[in-house]
Amino acid sequence: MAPLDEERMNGVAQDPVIVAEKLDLTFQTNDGAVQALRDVNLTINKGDFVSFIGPSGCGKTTFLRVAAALEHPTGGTLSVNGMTPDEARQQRAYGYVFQAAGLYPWRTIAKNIKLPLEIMGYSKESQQEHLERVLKLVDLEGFGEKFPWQLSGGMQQRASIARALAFDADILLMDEPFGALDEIVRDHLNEQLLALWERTGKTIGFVTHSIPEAVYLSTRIVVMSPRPGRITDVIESTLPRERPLDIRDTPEFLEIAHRVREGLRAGHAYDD
Ligand SMILES: Nc1ncnc2c1ncn2[C@@H]1O[C@H](COP(=O)(O)OP(=O)(O)OP(=O)(O)O)[C@@H](O)[C@H]1O
Repeated sequence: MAPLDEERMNGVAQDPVIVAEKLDLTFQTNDGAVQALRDVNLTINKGDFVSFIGPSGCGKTTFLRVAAALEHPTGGTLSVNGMTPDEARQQRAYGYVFQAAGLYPWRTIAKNIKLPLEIMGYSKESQQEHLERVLKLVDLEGFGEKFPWQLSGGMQQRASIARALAFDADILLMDEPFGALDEIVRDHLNEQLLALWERTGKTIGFVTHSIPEAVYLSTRIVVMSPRPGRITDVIESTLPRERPLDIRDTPEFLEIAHRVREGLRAGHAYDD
């Protein structure tokens, strides 16, 4: 193995992808100012799978939206691949998966996935190539000609992930993509997402309300607390990259889950 690869495997050489420094975002509302993010400092490195967990209103979605240039900070900075979020957006540095699949019901799955490529002016052949590749990645080969309503909720969410992957972005930002799905489907998608992350080496930012989901998926778990929205703990996972679902019964997994729960409590996240 080349020394550089070895360093990477050992986590020594790290390539920052998303860097937030003293990030603030205050919304002005009719009821006064809302501090959605206060003094957020975080570095997400290449190939990291970082989950954001915390109760409603702690700024998880706002953080992803700032990274995707859908909101702009009122203080501090956030960079994506060394660029401003607006520049990164223009260069299609990331794909974004929303809470609801958000597929157009009048377009087939294939046409939904091709839409961003059409807009970006990809040739017809190139669109088809990308389509076939991403359908395979999310295990939806053969479903391209179906309409969204012909697919289960889990399959629709996979199609929406395929759309976000279509233009080969190295970064995937996912806002509670599996929140509305039942637990069995969710388990299955968690496994598939992890396999996809392994295969593609993408950098993933993932919002969730679920402690087991965060622990199962992540290399790092960012615990947040509301009013003002801030980071209260960042937990490095000690789990191996290879994670069968039953890893959730191991003492190591339960120990990390316990630490996340403690972090949420310490931030007065849940009143229990
Ligand atoms: N466009 C906006 N205008 C005003 N306030 C906003 C806006 N977007 C978010 N907020 C407020 O900012 C705070 C953080 O919201 P955000 O959606 O980031 O939280 P969250 O942790 O993702 O919550 P949830 O788990 O419910 O999705 C909340 O108090 C929310 O009401």
